[in-house]
Amino acid sequence: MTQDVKINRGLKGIYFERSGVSHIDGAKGELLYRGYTIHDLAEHATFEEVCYLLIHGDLPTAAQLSAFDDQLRAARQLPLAIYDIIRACQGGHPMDVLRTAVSALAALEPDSQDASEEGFLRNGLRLTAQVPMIIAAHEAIRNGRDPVPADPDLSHAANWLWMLKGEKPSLEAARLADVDFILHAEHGANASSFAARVTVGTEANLHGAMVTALSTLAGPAHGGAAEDVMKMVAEIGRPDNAAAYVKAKRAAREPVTGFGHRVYRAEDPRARHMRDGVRKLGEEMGAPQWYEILQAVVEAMKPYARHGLNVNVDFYSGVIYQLHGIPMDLYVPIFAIGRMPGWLVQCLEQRRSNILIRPLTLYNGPDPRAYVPISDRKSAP
Ligand SMILES: CC(=O)SCCNC(=O)CCNC(=O)[C@H](O)C(C)(C)COP(=O)(O)OP(=O)(O)OC[C@H]1O[C@@H](n2cnc3c(N)ncnc32)[C@H](O)[C@@H]1OP(=O)(O)O
Ligand SMILES: O=C([O-])CC(=O)C(=O)O
Repeated sequence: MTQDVKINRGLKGIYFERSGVSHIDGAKGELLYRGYTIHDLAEHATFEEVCYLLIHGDLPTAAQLSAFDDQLRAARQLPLAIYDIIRACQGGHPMDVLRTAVSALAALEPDSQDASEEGFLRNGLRLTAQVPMIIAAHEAIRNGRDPVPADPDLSHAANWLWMLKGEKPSLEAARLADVDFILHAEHGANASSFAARVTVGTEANLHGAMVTALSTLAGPAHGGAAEDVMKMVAEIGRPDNAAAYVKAKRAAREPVTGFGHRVYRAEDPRARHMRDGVRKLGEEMGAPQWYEILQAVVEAMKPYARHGLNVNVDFYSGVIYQLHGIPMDLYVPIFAIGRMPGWLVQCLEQRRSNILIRPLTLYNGPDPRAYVPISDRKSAP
């Protein structure tokens, strides 16, 4: 029954749609959001500006940004039942708790079923404000503290750190979180955005698509890599152990986490900003060893760079979070905070020219055969 057709496993190199949001040049290692290079945005923009850019297509004027920011700050509210749900599953991985809370919000928000363009926008912005609240509330509750109420005077990034730690962040810490969110905000048809598009393709609501996206982001081959990099760095322990670690991984044909990418063959352009952050922060905090271990791993992986194996965005981010004293299991949820506008805009694009996403699998099972009554069946050899 098999036919001679080409199978594109993992949809490698397949264009399935057009998109006006981000452009990735994997060979050159370039990333543009709506035509702006990621480097300019990381150096000059704020996360709120980038959200506006991604969602509305152009950078905002001061008045547009102010109105958008007001909307985002006003949305920093959670139904009380969400805190009960977080309490009930406080021992779970923060990504599971986040996904469960977002799913519960679908049942608690009166307009979650509104799958119109306006409904997607309203629910998407609200969720962008709520996701950091859920993560911070869970972190407080599992440590026996009361959740810290959102501060409407703070930016998105500063308010996240405030809710997480219960103390006002320094300007530098808030800016580092802001840049982290900008770098993670959008990345074309990555696995979680693609999964969200599949959900929207069935005309499901936005909360459902976000639950799909969160589930997909959590895996170690995608957003979970930052957590694994930190575990790897801890296991390596000292820069001079890095070469032996890499050699053993390569010999076992296991991936060195934080390296490799489906699209980039050159270095992931986002990594540069994280690398600078780790180096500076490590020096400032008198903990340069983490950066040194990471660079020793990069050195040991150099022979493979010519095969297109370079660091990705997650290689450096874990150590930044570690230096900020953030628990490892919050690294993926932090990625999700940054990715919210990317998921939203991918869902909006999908919705605007919607089509059911339904590829084919080529059957390679048994040939047609007769049904055997249970009394006549023999166990398989
Ligand atoms: C935000 C993000 O999602 S970025 C990605 C985060 N994930 C990670 O860092 C996890 C580690 N990386 C990986 O597992 C992979 O590179 C992925 C899943 C990201 C991409 O995988 P794919 O596009 O399917 O590449 P694929 O697995 O086919 O790799 C191609 C070759 O490079 C090798 N390779 C890929 N990644 C790595 C790695 N991290 N370490 C060592 N070798 C690797 C593969 O073994 C394969 O070699 P082969 O052709 O000799 O068999
Ligand atoms: O694009 C991808 O495949 C993964 C990635 O880097 C991201 O989602 O940021």
